[in-house]
Amino acid sequence: MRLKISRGTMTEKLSNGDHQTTSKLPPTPSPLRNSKFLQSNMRILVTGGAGFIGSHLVDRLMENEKNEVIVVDNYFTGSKDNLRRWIGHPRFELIRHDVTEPILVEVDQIYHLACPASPIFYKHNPVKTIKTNVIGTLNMLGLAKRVGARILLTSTSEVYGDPLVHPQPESYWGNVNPIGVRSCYDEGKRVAETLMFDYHRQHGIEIRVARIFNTYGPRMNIDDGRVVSNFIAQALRGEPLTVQLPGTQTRSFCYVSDLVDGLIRLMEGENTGPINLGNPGEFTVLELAKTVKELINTEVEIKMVENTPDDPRQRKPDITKAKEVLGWEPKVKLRDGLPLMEDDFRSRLGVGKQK
Ligand SMILES: NC(=O)c1ccc[n+]([C@@H]2O[C@H](COP(=O)([O-])OP(=O)(O)OC[C@H]3O[C@@H](n4cnc5c(N)ncnc54)[C@H](O)[C@@H]3O)[C@@H](O)[C@H]2O)c1
Ligand SMILES: O=C(O)[C@H]1O[C@H](OP(=O)(O)OP(=O)(O)OC[C@H]2O[C@@H](n3ccc(=O)[nH]c3=O)[C@H](O)[C@@H]2O)[C@H](O)[C@@H](O)[C@@H]1O
Repeated sequence: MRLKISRGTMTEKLSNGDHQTTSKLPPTPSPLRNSKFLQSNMRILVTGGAGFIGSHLVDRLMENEKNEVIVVDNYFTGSKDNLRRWIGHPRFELIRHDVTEPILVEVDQIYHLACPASPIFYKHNPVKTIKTNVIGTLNMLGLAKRVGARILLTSTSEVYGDPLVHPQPESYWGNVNPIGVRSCYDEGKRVAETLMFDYHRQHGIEIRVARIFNTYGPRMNIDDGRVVSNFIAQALRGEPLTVQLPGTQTRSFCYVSDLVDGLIRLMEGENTGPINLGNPGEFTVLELAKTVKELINTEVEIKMVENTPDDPRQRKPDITKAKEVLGWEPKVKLRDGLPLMEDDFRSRLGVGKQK
């Protein structure tokens, strides 16, 4: 009868009741081999990891001591500053690289975030935005195929365009202008989603697709141009809050820690997606301006200004699927998240709180 197997030996009970130890199993691997091949360490690539969402994701991944994290970023809208606390850490690597060029790194998972996200940045060089979405995603899928990694794409609620269905479930195909000034981003992300599913069907790649709705929080670029960062920076500088006409357009704002939790659950779960990740609390842009004014600076005026073409008139995620499949729903309400972002903006702008 076999009693115990340990460290390459096997102990058997003989018929006379004695125990006999034999060494039939292979010897114990050297400590080096043990750490290289037998531990359940996960090597994770985060493209766009120096950006707003990416750097918060890196923080969460690095908290798990079994993870090694590699960030690839070209610093177009991101900054090394966002990753300051990890630079020099033995489980962390930072590589300046543009995802429109191929790269080979041995990894188990890829979070593919690299892409400018604010309209002012993605419209700045639209051809580059398309290349980043299409060639960048092709390169990351090629890498996933070669090294057998699971890959997650951060797609966007912008794939629903100016939606005619409200709130938006994942089954809605969207209402996107293919030749407008936002198309480099919207259509770019739609092609990126198509590539993900074609690689999955054709090559069996393990994919995950998140459709993220307007996310805000600390570390957003102060001059990022997106509405929450603009209003908070304007309120702290004592400048008018610029509400783009008509002001009745709606958005649903998700705090970044909730979003990162959803991304990790999606990556670790079994469902390919697409899955909406966002906070269903819906506000008009004018309501957002009034809330920022009330919470941060009651003295500032609200100024109506011109809008840009194709601005979606309403947006709110249907998160039924995320609740069912990931057991996920956001916890931070807008009124609780804005003050957390205010503290970060105050310290970066050097504006103290008035007593
Ligand atoms: N924040 C949101 O509300 C939101 C909503 C929907 C989807 N997303 C998606 O989430 C991802 C991250 O968005 P974010 O808000 O953190 O934006 P961000 O601009 O702060 O981060 C994007 C990062 O990608 C890097 N990058 C851009 N082009 C690159 C390239 N060619 N090669 C390598 N790196 C490149 C930038 O330097 C930056 O660090 C994007 O894919 C975006 O489309 C964000
Ligand atoms: O969540 C998403 O899927 C997408 O949201 C954003 O797109 P958008 O909603 O247009 O983001 P903002 O630029 O923050 O604009 C939101 C609304 O606020 C308005 N706005 C913006 C800035 C401003 O100063 N004032 C203002 O009223 C805009 O007209 C728009 O109606 C970005 O495109 C992406 O970050 C992201 O993929």
